[in-house]
Amino acid sequence: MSAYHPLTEQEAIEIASTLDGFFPSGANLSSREIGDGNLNLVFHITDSVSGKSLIMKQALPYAKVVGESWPLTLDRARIESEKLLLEGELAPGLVPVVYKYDPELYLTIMEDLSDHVIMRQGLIGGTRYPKFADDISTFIARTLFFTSDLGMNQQEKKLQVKAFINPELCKITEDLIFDDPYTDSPNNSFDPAIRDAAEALWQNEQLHLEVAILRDKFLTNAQALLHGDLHTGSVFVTPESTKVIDPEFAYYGPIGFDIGAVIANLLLNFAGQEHWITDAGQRADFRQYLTDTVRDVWNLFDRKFRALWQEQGLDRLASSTPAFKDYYMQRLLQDTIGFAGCKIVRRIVGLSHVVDIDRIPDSAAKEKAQRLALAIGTSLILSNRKAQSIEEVIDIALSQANN
Ligand SMILES: Nc1ncnc2c1ncn2[C@@H]1O[C@H](COP(=O)(O)OP(=O)(O)O)[C@@H](O)[C@H]1O
Ligand SMILES: CSC[C@H]1O[C@H](OP(=O)(O)O)[C@H](O)[C@@H]1O
Repeated sequence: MSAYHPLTEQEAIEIASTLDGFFPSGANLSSREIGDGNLNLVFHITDSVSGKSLIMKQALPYAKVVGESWPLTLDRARIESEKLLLEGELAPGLVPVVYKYDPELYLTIMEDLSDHVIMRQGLIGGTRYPKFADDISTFIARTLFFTSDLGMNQQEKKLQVKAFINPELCKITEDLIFDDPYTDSPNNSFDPAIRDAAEALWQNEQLHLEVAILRDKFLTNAQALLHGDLHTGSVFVTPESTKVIDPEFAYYGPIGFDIGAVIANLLLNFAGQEHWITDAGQRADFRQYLTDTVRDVWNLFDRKFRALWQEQGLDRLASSTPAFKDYYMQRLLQDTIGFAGCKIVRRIVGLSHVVDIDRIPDSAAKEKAQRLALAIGTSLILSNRKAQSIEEVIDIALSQANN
């Protein structure tokens, strides 16, 4: 019989106390379930004697945000723990340390990052993170390059594709990001005040063409092992440190999907600043910080990925053909822009939103922020296949904000 069951706070303490050598004898453990995400239980275990602490994340057999009517594979916990371990090897210091994975309880025991803050919350508070662009570009360049056909043995890659087949979590993305927002789906959720803008998405055939092309890439382009859900709620930060969490959506997909997620969530915060910073001058300054970060993330990624390719590329023809490298990087930029647009649109009209915008208490400011986000998102989608430079993303964000 399976040992799996959702843990209580008390059971989490009992399991934590058996973790070899972690808590000293005489520890006085307490446990609190702190999960604020859409899917899983997260227990924070602390020892009041030594001050040591850890995190236990357990998958539920359904999507917590909806309830038991939406069953969801527990295998996502295996994928998350294996991906965290791999990320720890490829991008040391940029993910939490995994202490243990329990395959029967679908439970990952990991480093407590409570001395960091979730980046989305920090940005809402107007905090700047000077190391973020450098760290996240290292994370994406290294995790994506070394799992792609450019940077790993191509036979081993095929086996890794198999180990990270993640159909149920991919289906969530395929539906919530690449389908529902573009039709009158019962999964959608949006403010009645922007119904006209939602309906415009349902009727825009040019937009549907671009989203269908991007969806096709998500479905078929096994370019590298993605994080799969790299939004600012999946990044813990301090001004000096960056740690990426929550890779349960990992699978082999198009590289631009991860980079686009980062950029989309910076721009969602850009739109939300309609409310969070009331002084117009300070808001413009913070928006410039956000667009500078978008530019830095792409440019640093581009430089680091090309350097890895130059120094450690394994595919002979691809590595020795400069025009192919330029073609490949241009395609990544265009994919990044298209996926960023899709990830913005889904957070305004789809099932799952972001607090940068949803928590705006003033309804007029919220509507303005939602319309701005939709205008930026749709422009990015419509322009993705023509884009030549990351500057076009910044021009779109600034010109829509000044409209
Ligand atoms: N390693 C960690 N250290 C501290 N807090 C964490 C850690 N991992 C998760 N959390 C907390 O739990 C919340 C939900 O975690 P997350 O992995 O995003 O869950 P979900 O997969 O359900 O979205 C995070 O927003 C954060 O507050
Ligand atoms: C029904 S899952 C919706 C949404 O939740 C995931 O985010 P998170 O795990 O960070 O809460 C993912 O973005 C899914 O699209």
